[in-house]
Amino acid sequence: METKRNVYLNMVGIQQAQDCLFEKFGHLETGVQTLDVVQAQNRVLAAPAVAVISSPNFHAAAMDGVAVDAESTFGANDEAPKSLTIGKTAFWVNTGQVLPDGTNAVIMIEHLNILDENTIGIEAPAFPWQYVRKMGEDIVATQLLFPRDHKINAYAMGALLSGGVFKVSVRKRPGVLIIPTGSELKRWQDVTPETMKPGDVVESNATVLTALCADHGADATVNPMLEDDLQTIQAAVSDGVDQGYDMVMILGGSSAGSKDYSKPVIENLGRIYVHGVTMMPGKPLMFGGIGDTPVFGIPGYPVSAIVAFEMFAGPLLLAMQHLPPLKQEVVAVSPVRKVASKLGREEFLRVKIGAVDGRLMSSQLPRGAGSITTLTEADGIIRIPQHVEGIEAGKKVQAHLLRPLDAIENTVVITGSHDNTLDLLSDQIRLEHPGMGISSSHVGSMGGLMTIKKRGCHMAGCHLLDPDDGTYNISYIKKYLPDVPVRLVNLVMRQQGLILPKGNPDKVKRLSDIAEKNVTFINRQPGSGTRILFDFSLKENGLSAADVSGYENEEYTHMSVAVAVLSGRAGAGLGIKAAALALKLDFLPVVTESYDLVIPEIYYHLPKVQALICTIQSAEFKQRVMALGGYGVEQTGEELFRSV
Ligand SMILES: Nc1nc2c(c(=O)[nH]1)N[C@H]1C(S)=C(S)[C@@H](COP(=O)(O)OP(=O)(O)OC[C@H]3O[C@@H](n4cnc5c(N)ncnc54)[C@H](O)[C@@H]3O)O[C@H]1N2
Ligand code: MOO
Repeated sequence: METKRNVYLNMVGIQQAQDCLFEKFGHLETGVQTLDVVQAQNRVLAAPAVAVISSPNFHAAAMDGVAVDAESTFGANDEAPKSLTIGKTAFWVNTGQVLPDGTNAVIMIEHLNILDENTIGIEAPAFPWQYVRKMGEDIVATQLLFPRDHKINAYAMGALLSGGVFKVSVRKRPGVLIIPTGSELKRWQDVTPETMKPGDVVESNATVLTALCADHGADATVNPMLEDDLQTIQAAVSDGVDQGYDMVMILGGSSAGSKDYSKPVIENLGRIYVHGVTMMPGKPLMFGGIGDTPVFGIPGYPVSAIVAFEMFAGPLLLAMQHLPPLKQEVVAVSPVRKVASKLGREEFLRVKIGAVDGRLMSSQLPRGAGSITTLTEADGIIRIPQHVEGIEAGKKVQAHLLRPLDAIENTVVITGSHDNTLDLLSDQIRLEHPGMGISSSHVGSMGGLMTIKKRGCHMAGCHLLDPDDGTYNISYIKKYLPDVPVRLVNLVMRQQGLILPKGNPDKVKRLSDIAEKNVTFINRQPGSGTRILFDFSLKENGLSAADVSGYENEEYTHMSVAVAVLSGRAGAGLGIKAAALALKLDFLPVVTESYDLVIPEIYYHLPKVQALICTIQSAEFKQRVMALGGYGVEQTGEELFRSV
């Protein structure tokens, strides 16, 4: 029987929820175990580590040469050299060897005149203890090597072994039980792309959270996936608590759906402390306690699950082992465009960051919590406080970096129209110029030109048709970028046409058939070159927007237009042939157009931009483009126009 629908508890702020979590569970700490030092990387010392031997444990030669009593060398100079007798006043030593009794200095072999087998000459005195590593110079037995709570890194392992500490007492890694729930979930081992049915979802959160647990020093065990059933989930949670896991996480079922059981499970076995946090994503996060065990209800959407973990479960796992919080580099960035945000929720906005013109510029990625690529594509996260309604373009705000700054600085930022060859370019540039990368965001051709004007990108991908003379891009550059000297470099020629369902069921033969046969159309956003082309083509055919059903439905990329056709949401869309081919759809060519890069002169000579142009001009890139189908590379990499 299904339960009554859940009603959220009062939502609380992030800080309040964190305070509550630590008030209830902040006292928990994992037990102590003894480990060989060699096994103890990243562990936290539970007791101070004290050296039991000195290092070196004897006076050691620091150089290859002879060991001497320094006093016996005093007075030597180049006019009155001294000679020493091997075995009596001088003793051959190699670096690291014990200094023979009665000696206290080493003379380097380079400074010796070897007179015969038993005699050497020196032209300078040795100072006492020169080139000697004295006993205890590095570590003295009884010295404190590290206090408790020190995290053992690679260097520390070296110091411990050198100080004779071979075993250490460390905090145990917390054990976490992860219970994925949801009748729609499939194990990756059990599906293939062919066997996936609508409604099936590949389980991924357990893997992500297991890896995040490892990053936080914890060992996760993944319970077999459970159906949405109160009794089954409750039994698994109860068993986990009985088995002594330090933390239990129920994945999914945290919100208000009729099959969301995390809350009743925790309530039946213990107490809920928080359900609902004013953050986005991750809002329906909950946690409670069963006995002394913290139990989390982690929201099912992948990004929500990650945010919930990183804000709550992760910090608690670190604290249990006395590990310090993980630090992320924070930089000041300026959004290229105004960012809107909802009052009353702290938003974790995923952004791409580009180093353009000496500033770090951010452009926001889609906000969907179900979209893991909003995190994998992101260079950083801007946290927008709950009392802030949005961020003005150009205003400086803080972003937490997800990628090293130098990688961001080596990235060419391309904004504008979308084309599949940009993905290819992104891969090819890595091959030809390791360390370089491109980051492309899709705001349409006009959006690209406007971003150039605002100095928000290094180049813009454009395919803007001038209906008056059939040229591409040049008249728009003259009109919209009159004060910005730019170069126009061709990336590809490409076929644009109608993307149609496989087999062309509506028998569309020409563009006007869309209106005549009342085929539902999927459009592109205003300002995109494809939208301009479509409007132009309609006019050429004596048609208007009102004649096209679905004209108002918009997508942002060629691939999403193709997906709309594939899924049956639309019967036709205008887009590039490569997108139709990629999804095995039919394609009716309309025009061949020039897809070009508009590159401001001030960036053209940057090494990273030059690296990109070299890559575009390479034979391998052109071959890969041709293999996609629907493209021409006759002018690829050529400068078509310069407004200098
Ligand atoms: N009426 C309301 N509905 C929802 C609300 C709300 O306030 N009122 N909140 C939304 C928010 S915000 C979130 S976040 C989600 C959280 O949902 P649940 O925790 O209940 O998770 P599910 O419904 O089970 O799944 C959501 C989504 O994620 C997929 N999923 C779940 N587990 C996994 C997994 N282990 N690996 C991969 N993907 C997983 C699942 O298939 C669903 O697509 O609720 C909103 N609803
Ligand atoms: O928190 Mo839901 O957290 O917006 O996806």
